[in-house]
Amino acid sequence: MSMDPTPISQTLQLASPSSSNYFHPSPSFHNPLLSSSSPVIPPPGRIKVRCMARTRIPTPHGELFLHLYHNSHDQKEHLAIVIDPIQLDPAAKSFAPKSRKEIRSISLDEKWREGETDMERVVRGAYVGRLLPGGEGNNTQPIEPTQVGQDDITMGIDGDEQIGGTESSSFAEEEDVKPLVRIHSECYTGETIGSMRCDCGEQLDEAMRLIALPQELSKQIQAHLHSGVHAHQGSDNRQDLKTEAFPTPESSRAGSPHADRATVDNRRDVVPGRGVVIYLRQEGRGIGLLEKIRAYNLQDLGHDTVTANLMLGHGADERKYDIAAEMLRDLGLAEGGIRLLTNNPEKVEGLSREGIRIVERVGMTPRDWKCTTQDDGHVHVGLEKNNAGEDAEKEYEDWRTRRAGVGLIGAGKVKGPELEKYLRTKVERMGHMIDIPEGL
Ligand SMILES: Nc1nc2c(ncn2[C@@H]2O[C@H](COP(=O)(O)OP(=O)(O)OP(=O)(O)O)[C@@H](O)[C@H]2O)c(=O)[nH]1
Repeated sequence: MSMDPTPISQTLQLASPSSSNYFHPSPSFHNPLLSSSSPVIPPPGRIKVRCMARTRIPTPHGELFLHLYHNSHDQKEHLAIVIDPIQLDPAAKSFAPKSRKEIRSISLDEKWREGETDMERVVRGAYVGRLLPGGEGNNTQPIEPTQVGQDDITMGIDGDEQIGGTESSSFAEEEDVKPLVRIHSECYTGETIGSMRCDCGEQLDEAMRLIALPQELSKQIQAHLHSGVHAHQGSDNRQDLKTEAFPTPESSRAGSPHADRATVDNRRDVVPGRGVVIYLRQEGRGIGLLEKIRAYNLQDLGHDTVTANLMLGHGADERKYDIAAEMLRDLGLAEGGIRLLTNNPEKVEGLSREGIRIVERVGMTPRDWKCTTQDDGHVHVGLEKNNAGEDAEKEYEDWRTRRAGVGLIGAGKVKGPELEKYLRTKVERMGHMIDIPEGL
């Protein structure tokens, strides 16, 4: 691939969609990505989405791919945060079942126009492998567009990269944990300035952490894998490596007491975590930031979050999940089954209605409800550390509260009376499926 910047920059500028929304071009703007026969305004009916670009982002929870989408319904730039370590880490790939497919955008990878160059494809993120800071010598190749849309996408240039899985039996497809998906709604106040009126920043951080966590295969799958019946299907690599454990993003982060956990544990049948946060730009449960700010002032006059919305002439929740469903479909996650990370029954119903197969709902417990300090001064931590000794609990608590977080200033947990009221209202008035701890 040529790296001479002069001709490349000319081509890239020509091909750049940056001054327009793909589905909503301004009248004076000629989008060179669209051939004259391409429909600019799609026909009414199902919402269309297109991933315009993706890039690798290193985070405290590991590396991920950020995808930016345009859609035919609104002009917002909705995002998909894809955590899929097999795309970036050979060790992760060796621990994952061979049947596992990479989470890739069909619309990003397909051919956009006649004569598009490898450089154009790489710059928008339609490549396999990883780009390394520093330019030349990257072990990255643009993906062959002609292969896209098929079940197994095989990359052509050097002939040995596979995007799709190779196993096709029903067991092979089921021998993996399903991707964990969170549909997250934008919350400027909670995510950017650390508001303790809600737990949105914490939830974004926690969702990314949970998705990146390695997962243990179900007992049923383990039984199959160890019975020998399916020894040829995906498990052989892991069985060769069973005395090691797949390192977690947390374990490789400096300062974590889990730093040596990967070598201490002797876990088997643990596979890399994977999944997606669909980040929807529907701020304030769909009413926008301006209206949410006005609603907060009503809340300061004593009204709860639902009543405040109603007083302003809005619904309690105006969000929709049709665009999210199309983004999941574009990422190949509509039919294979996902685990959905939410307490909100409307998200489960909304996505199911749009044809997304949800095999499990995974609840989200606020950190303040999960990590509570009792009168005796001991930290009682749920889920991850319930078998640990006191010292480990204390160490975990110290680490948890001081670590860098994503999407939440100060990291750790949010707490306070306003948050308690907010969470209680969601449970009592909006039907969110989570138990309020006793004593609150
Ligand atoms: N209108 C309004 N929106 C709020 C308020 N607090 C947070 N939000 C918005 O609510 C959205 C998050 O929705 P939640 O109801 O907290 O949670 P959820 O995403 O439906 O449910 P989970 O999936 O269980 O987390 C974000 O868009 C926030 O900006 C508020 O007091 N009023």
